[in-house]
Amino acid sequence: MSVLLSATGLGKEFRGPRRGAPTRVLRDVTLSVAEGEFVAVVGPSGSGKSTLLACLAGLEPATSGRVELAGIDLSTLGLSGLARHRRRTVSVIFQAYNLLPTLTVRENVELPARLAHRRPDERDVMSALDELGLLACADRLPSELSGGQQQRTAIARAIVAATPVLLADEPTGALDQANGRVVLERLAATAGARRAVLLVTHDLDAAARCDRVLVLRDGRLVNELVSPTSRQVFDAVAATT
Ligand SMILES: Nc1ncnc2c1ncn2[C@@H]1O[C@H](COP(=O)(O)OP(=O)(O)OP(=O)(O)O)[C@@H](O)[C@H]1O
Repeated sequence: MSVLLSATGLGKEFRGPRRGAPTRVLRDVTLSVAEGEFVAVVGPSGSGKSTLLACLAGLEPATSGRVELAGIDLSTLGLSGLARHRRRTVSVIFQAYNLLPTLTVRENVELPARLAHRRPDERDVMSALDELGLLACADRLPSELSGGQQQRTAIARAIVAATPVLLADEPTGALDQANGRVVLERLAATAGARRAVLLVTHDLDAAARCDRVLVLRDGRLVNELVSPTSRQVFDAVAATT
């Protein structure tokens, strides 16, 4: 199966506003996600999960090493080339949802297709809204939604965008158990449709639904579990603290 997303020796440092040592957040991270795979990244708070996701999405440049998205080394692209490549290849479900406040739920979900100059597929849009329990709020603005509804709108948008790679930061964070289950099933189905799905999560049951779980500690990948149980994920995370 073809690899859709990879990092090789990825390092990331942030420079503070003043002089002094930079903060090293990621160290020598090497991973790959093939089409059809559903992969989780877990680890303690501050271990670098969101930063890893931002580097994999091309939103943060790597300080060292390489990220390849759909076969292209992101460091070889200029700003506009990177924006174009990202639009075609990756959708991100952000922790903060990043919905456009002046667009309705339906318009937010249709936005990636419109930005790519495609007509949104109405059947896909409606079926995603239906499955995620959003039909009744399709014409509402994000400010008129609960946190969980906003999160599900962001998930519907990423699913409908149908890019080869989908990255999700805590996609079940604001959801109750039933909605969380629906979202995980939808993400698993998305991977099943030969896309690559990588999620960052503190939800160990969600991680246990994935094909593989990568464990991050202090910016390094320290463990990899294949089809683990929730207990195995719990033990692997506990071993990092
Ligand atoms: N833009 C930035 N500038 C400086 N430091 C940053 C920046 N972004 C993240 N960091 C630092 O990098 C470290 C890792 O942060 P990150 O958000 O990636 O961790 P995380 O594992 O996702 O945490 P959580 O589970 O709490 O969301 C933290 O110490 C954080 O303060």
